[in-house]
Amino acid sequence: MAPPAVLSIAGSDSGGGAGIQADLKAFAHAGVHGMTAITALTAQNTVGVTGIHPVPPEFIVEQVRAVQADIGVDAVKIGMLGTAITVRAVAEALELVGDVPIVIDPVMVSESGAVLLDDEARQAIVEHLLPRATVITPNLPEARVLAGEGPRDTAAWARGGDPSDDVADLARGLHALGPAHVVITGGHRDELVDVFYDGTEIHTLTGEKHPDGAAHGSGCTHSSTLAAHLALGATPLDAARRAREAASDAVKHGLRGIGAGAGPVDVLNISVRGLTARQLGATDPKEHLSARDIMRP
Ligand SMILES: Nc1ncnc2c1ncn2[C@@H]1O[C@H](COP(=O)(O)OP(=O)(O)OP(=O)(O)O)[C@@H](O)[C@H]1O
Ligand SMILES: Cc1ncc(COP(=O)(O)O)c(N)n1
Repeated sequence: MAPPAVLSIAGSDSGGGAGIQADLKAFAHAGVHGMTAITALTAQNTVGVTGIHPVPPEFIVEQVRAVQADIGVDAVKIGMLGTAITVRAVAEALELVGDVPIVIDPVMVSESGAVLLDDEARQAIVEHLLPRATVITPNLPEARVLAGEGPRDTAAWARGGDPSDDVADLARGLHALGPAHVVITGGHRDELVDVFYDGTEIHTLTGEKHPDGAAHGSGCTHSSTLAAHLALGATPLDAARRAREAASDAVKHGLRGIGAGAGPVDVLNISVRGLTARQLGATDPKEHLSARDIMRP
């Protein structure tokens, strides 16, 4: 039987850390077939974004039409959008995919600090996309902006300036904008808690906080894994739990040696598979070990 097919509508990161490149890895890790409709090309590495080239709106729709016509779409993840024109094109493209789960990661700023969404686009997301979302996955600063609270001092949040009931209120406020479920991700806080709200109950999804020196792509990995598990039939809460676990593991194995900035997350654990036997302390240094060998007790 064929696995579910999941579509990422997002930007390309030439450095391979975030965007569609991270999404395809997360889809493969979750066991679904990944497809892409690229919204923008970014010239990007771990230290910055040097250029953004938006894809013409009609070509965004054409990419979605092509995959829908032949392969079909079981769930959609939406990432970097950039401009209001792109947001409107994506809203039009969603008409083609029918009634499937839609996960929106409202990407605003890259890990390296580049702005990836303009002000008009922010408003367009609230108007055209949030009401159609099955789950939205903003981080805390993005959640504040979508709720119209304006940016606050992220350093203050990281110091623990946000009591969890404050985040719960924020989740309720975002739910009122139309998405069926809200996950506010916790990567930007000292206490690592993702807050999930389904319109009735708040759930806090906790886990160990790993050093985040290589967390570029954690949000993309999270939202893509969430979309994949919805396509596989999980409930939104279970999919959010699995997404947190996969993103957390990907941060834990983050590729610190790649680039001078925040390294890419590693959801496929290639960092472990790429190590030689000697690096792993095996007796026969010629032997390369697979991840399965390493994990065998
Ligand atoms: N240091 C960490 N340790 C463990 N899990 C983490 C860490 N940082 C982020 N995560 C997890 O990764 C997922 C994405 O969270 P985060 O808040 O980093 O998203 P984001 O800010 O949108 O990511 P990005 O900066 O890639 O856009 C969440 O499930 C979060 O709990
Ligand atoms: C194309 C694209 N999409 C999303 C992100 C956000 O990811 P991060 O915040 O980890 O840089 C990015 N940097 N580039």
